[in-house]
Amino acid sequence: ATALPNVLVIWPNRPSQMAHLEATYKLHRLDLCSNPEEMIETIGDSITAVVTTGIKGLSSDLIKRLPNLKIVASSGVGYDSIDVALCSELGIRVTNTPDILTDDVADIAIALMLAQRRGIVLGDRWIREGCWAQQGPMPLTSSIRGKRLGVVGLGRIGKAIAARVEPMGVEIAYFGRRPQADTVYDFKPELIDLAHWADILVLACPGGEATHHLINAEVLAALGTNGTLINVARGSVVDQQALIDALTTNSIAGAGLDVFTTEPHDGQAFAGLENVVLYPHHSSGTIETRDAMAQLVVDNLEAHFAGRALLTAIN
Ligand SMILES: O=C(O)C(=O)[C@@H](O)[C@H](O)[C@H](O)CO
Repeated sequence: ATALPNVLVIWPNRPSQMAHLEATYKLHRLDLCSNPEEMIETIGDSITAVVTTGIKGLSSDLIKRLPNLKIVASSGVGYDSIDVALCSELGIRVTNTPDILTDDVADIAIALMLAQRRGIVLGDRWIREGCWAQQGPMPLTSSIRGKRLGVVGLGRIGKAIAARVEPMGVEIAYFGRRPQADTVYDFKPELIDLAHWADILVLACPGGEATHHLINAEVLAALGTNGTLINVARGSVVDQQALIDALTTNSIAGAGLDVFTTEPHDGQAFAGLENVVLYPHHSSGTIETRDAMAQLVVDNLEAHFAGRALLTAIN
């Protein structure tokens, strides 16, 4: 019998897909082993495929220690944590899981926007802590209707967010690398102009060098004291200390965050702030979507080993 391909698992897939992978390949679980160094030393040469996620990624160092690697199948749409340039150089294919998580991520962007601007978390606490009985109604919040939403990165997720707020009577404009032909929304070539114009600035752009600290103190100042920042992109897109300063000094009204600079610890940095709603990088975290993402990882691996075209290749 031909030997099963050796697959390195950096982070496991969903249970039923893992069962399929275990039955189909020789899995090496880096996530379960006590001495990763030793494991890579021992089996690195035999590895032809890697299973990982958009969060765990695959470092350049590790890629260099897998000389026979041919494919990296990642669960996630973002791939800023994978050195795709090095993979392309070495002829290693990389796949991600676009589209299937778009709706869930867009839903969380809307949920964070509503939670922050309509005081959902405060309202919940207002009742639990007896404030309603003791102090009466909670403070008034601000309507979404008639506000302006600035989208940074009008890709699949950015468009899904815009489509959700349009029926809420919100005006939409966007910033990105270039204006897009297939949209009616106004393109703002300068991010600072979009921040000035917007009441709500939502980040839906990729992570990585090109967008590192795109949102800095200047952009936050332009967003202003009535402005809200929503981040469902990557923590790296925001200068986090500048954001903490802006929230602490109320130079912006608030924020809704699903992603942080260093996860999972950085969320704590916001714990003492009332004007921010926090979510633990879980916008695609539904059973339906994670199962679909896991299945696409399985399908891409299967296509690779069968010599068929990959379903969702990045390179
Ligand atoms: O898709 C992305 O880019 C994400 O950030 C998330 O969906 C993670 O990949 C997912 O959380 C990994 O399990």
